[in-house]
Amino acid sequence: MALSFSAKLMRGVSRCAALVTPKTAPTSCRYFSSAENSRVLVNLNDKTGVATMQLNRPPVNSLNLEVLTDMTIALDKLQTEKDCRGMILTSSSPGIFCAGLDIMEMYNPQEDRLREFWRTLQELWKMMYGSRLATIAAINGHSPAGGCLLSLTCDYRIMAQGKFTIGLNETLLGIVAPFWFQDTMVNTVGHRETERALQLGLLYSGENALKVGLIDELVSPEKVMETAEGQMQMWLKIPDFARQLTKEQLRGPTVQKLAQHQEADIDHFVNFITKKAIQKSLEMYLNMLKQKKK
Ligand SMILES: CCCCCCCCCCC/C=C/C(=O)SCCNC(=O)CCNC(=O)[C@H](O)C(C)(C)COP(=O)(O)OP(=O)(O)OC[C@H]1O[C@@H](n2cnc3c(N)ncnc32)[C@H](O)[C@@H]1OP(=O)(O)O
Repeated sequence: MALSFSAKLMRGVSRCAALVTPKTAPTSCRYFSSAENSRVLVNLNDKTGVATMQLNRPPVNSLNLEVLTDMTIALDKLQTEKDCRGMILTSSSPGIFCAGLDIMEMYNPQEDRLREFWRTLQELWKMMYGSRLATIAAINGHSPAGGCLLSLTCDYRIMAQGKFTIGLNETLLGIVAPFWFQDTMVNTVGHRETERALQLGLLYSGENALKVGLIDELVSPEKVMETAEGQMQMWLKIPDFARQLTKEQLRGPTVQKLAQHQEADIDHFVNFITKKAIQKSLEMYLNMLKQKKK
């Protein structure tokens, strides 16, 4: 019998439930996952109640089924820690926050895995967007497509200055950002800017992202984490209950919309991605990424 998503989550939680506390760790800092080969590195500072989640899938932190699953499990675990109040999402590879979804999950896919991949992304998005935690994205590098989406699920975005770009560029790959990607963008930058950005597949520079409100702050790369930590202190001055209810009122309807159409959205995704023309577009885009190096 197929396991429900929450059953799979519980199985995953029990598999990685042991908290690892390396001898060298400060006593206030608990590591949920610190092994260098973990795809997601998570630690919780018991003094501040702030967790840090680092994407750790070099070279570009592209999101495959395993990374999405690990993130979901880690977030679920943090949210059940009653003393955890905030989370900073960042990357262990300065220069790349996240290259978005792993295109290899969508190219020549096996249908069962493709369905599971999309469902896991949906679940992660719902958890992140509706999280009881105050969440801040410390965007320390490029953040296209799914990377931009991840940062948009946070309550506040701080990006590193430099040549990095951010945006929902799906149309450049010949694919379409689904309604819940679009909703998240509309809720952040407004309808008109979303129309322009998504149709053109705009990748914004940090300066332009700041102008349209896609990010909240642009700071030098070495200041990204300390700015995130400083900002988090402000968010945590607000009583949790009041902040969480306010967030729920503002974001709940958007989360509910996906929850109500989740199965249909998976069917749409699978039908769309497995079309010959879409597979051709993905192949061309992958070749373009490889050619770029030569
Ligand atoms: C009716 C409507 C129905 C709607 C149905 C739904 C439709 C589908 C919706 C799907 C939504 C998709 C969301 C996505 O996130 S798609 C992914 C988009 N991502 C990108 O476009 C980013 C691509 N990558 C880059 O631009 C650069 O890699 C980057 C700027 C991030 C870093 O550049 P850098 O020069 O540092 O690194 P390289 O380009 O050399 O990359 C290193 C290797 O990594 C591979 N790579 C990069 N990105 C990806 C990726 N996203 N997935 C898989 N692999 C990736 C790259 O090819 C290099 O590989 P090799 O070393 O083997 O050459």
